Amino acid sequence: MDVDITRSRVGGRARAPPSKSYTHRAILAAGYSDGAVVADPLVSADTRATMRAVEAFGGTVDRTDGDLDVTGFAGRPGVPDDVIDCANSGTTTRLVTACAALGDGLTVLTGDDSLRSRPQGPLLDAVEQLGGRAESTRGNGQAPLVVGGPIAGGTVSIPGDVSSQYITALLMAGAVTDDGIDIDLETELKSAPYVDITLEVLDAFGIEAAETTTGYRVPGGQRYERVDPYPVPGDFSSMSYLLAAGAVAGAEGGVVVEGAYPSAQGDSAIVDVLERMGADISWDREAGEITVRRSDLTGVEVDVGDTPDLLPTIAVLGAVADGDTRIVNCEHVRLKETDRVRAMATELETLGAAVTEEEDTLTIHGGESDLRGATVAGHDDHRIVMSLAIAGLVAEGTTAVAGADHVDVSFPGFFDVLYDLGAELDEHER
Ligand SMILES: O=C(O)C1=C[C@@H](OP(=O)(O)O)[C@@H](O)[C@H](O)C1
Ligand SMILES: C=C(OP(=O)(O)O)C(=O)O
Repeated sequence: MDVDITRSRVGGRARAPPSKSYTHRAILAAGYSDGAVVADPLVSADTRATMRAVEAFGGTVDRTDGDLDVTGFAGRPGVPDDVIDCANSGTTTRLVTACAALGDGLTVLTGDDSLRSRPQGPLLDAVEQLGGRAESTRGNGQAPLVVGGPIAGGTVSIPGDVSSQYITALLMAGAVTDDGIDIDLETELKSAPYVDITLEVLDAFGIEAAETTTGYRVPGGQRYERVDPYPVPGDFSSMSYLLAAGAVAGAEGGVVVEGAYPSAQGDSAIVDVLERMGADISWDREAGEITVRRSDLTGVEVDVGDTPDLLPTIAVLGAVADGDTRIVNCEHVRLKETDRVRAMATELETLGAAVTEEEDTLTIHGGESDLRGATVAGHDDHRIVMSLAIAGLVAEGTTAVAGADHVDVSFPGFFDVLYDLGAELDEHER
């Protein structure tokens, strides 16, 4: 499926989908428990992969009245009957790898082309340090993976600058080991707020875990409690596209995004980024509403060390803003569904923006008048597709984005929401 977006204004109210990160963790935490109800979950391609994994380990996941009723495997994952297909989801792959290391047998994990190109080596190494078996079938640190245990816990040393999901995975699994897991970080931790989300979810399920002077520690011998219901907050990464749409193409009255309650999500930093760029934006935290109106934006410097998923959105904002937008500390953003630094540089150039790409910095030399509609590649990556769609709202003429169906990974219905806000768009088969 492709989508054609014609320059248009957007306005009105929209609700962002529930958080992907919280949903993954809540489903798996429910799996680690006897059972739990995940209320208002994100049901998307990625979270369905985590549901499949919980079922593969012996749990069940039923959708009732929009909630997920999960029966868990009570800390003892069974040996799956079949390979676990993690599809496009890095979070599923990492979180399930550590869970598989608790099993008394082997689990095989694989996924799509993109997933099978992403780095798993440091997590496999961590599982081996704990006495488990963890192999990449091709010996290149990428899926397909073969993982088994049972591990009893211990101390691991792991880099923090590849993926915070390794830390999340070890904390979630470590709670039900005999000895717990001490994680020593070999480098500074990137994407750190995602570990804060993990600690928040673990706490809600009655699991103790904490930051230490050298990393993180989770004591062993714990039991995940039954939580009913566990409510999932709105997703700020998904909101970033709606907020950006309001800032660059808002009609009179602007765009109001609902479901924006404060949580541990680092990506709520998008509000601050827009403010610094000069957007007319206000966040009513009590009401959970963010209102943004179209304004002239100015380039700023943004460090995305904590917020990698905001890079595509900020890159588009930078292309519309006057002056340079420097996105720094972004090397780890190259390790996502695609190399998002390269992908955004390439596609924004196709739309007429001037861009300088360095290993850990992306500079966009902005100016709205530069953007002209063109056919751009979505790189089979939901965030590239959604951010380019926002660029299409301001580019002269029509912008064709390939691979529009990939939004199902994190924001099913994204184009319906954009259309309802007034965007002129047409989804069609290639
Ligand atoms: O734990 C999570 O829910 C996530 C962590 C981040 O990945 P890294 O920790 O690999 O940077 C983020 O990019 C991803 O979309 C979701
Ligand atoms: C990188 C992402 O997710 P994951 O790592 O779970 O594939 C994302 O949603 O942008």
